[in-house]
Amino acid sequence: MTDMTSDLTLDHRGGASAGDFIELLKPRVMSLVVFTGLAGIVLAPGHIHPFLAAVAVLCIAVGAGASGAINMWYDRDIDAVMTRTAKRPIPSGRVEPAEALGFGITLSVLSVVVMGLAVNWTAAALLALTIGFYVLVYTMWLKRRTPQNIVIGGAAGAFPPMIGWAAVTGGVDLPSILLFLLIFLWTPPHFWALALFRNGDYTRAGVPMMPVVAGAAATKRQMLAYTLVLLPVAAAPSFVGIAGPVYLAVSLVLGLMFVACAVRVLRAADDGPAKKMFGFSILYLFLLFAVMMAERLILGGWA
Ligand code: HEM
Ligand SMILES: CC(C)=CCC/C(C)=C/CC/C(C)=C/COP(=O)(O)OP(=O)(O)O
Repeated sequence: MTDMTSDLTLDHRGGASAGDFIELLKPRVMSLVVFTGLAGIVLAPGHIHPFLAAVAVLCIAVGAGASGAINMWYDRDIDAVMTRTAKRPIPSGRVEPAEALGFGITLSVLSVVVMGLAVNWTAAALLALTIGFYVLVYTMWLKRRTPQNIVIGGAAGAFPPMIGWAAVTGGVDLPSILLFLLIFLWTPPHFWALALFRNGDYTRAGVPMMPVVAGAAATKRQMLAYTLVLLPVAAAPSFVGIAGPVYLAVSLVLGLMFVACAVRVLRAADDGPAKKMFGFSILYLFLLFAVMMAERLILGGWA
């Protein structure tokens, strides 16, 4: 009996840790998602109590992480065969699938309800829509069916600034739609850069990502097209009252660098430029939102 108890204790120690549950929340990806949500709060006109702003950011973080956990529950079969994801908590057996699903659903509901009760129900509805879009539309419906999966499903990742904006204003306005559009157009070059050098993973898992279905050359041409369309859209915040001249200059310089990345990827025969472009895509989006917020906070409103 004593032996059994100690065995159970050992089993438990070898099982799920708090770190495994944190890993289910995809913290690295979601940190930038939350940052864009914070930007929505900072850029929106009007006032929100700093405590409520913090609650709104926390709800976006918890909701984003929760949807990541449900995604890991649903994708556990393909995650197990992809090198990049095989060591995740579910495929490696550290977390039971049902535990991850329960964890994800509980935190999703909690984040939406707290957002609604403490902040407002427009922000809560947008948060629920975002979670639903990532889990139902992207993960369950499109990801395994069409190479346009991340174009359409990518809308999920573009909603957070609108959620932040709605937390302050209670509504949806043109500037917040523009921030949505910026991330929406950024997502294909961001993700396809990774998909190009992880093509083996997606092919093995049978996921119809663009490079798997259309080939590398066609994917690279589309990436270039998206970076070119992104250039004026990323500059537009300076013309709708949420950013100023510093942001305009920065967005044009970074945008041209993003286009240059895409051109290098188009011409390359190896994976090097695609890896660089993936890294730059993250820096690009972080800097755009950081400069937008900094200019707003330091120099004041534009509207
Ligand atoms: C449907 C849209 C998107 C797809 C399919 C996608 C896909 C991916 C994938 C597969 C990775 C590698 C993750 C890993 O190795 O664990 C990644 C990394 C990353 N993504 Fe995205 N992404 C999307 C949207 C976004 C959005 C909207 C943001 C932020 C606003 C974002 C920020 C990041 C960051 C920061 C990383 C790097 C994480 C790290 O350093 O490990 N992604 N993305
Ligand atoms: C507020 C809120 C709910 C935000 C959600 C934001 C969101 C939808 C982010 C999507 C980014 C993401 C982790 C994509 C990964 O694709 P994948 O799942 O195919 O990648 P994987 O292969 O790494 O699992």
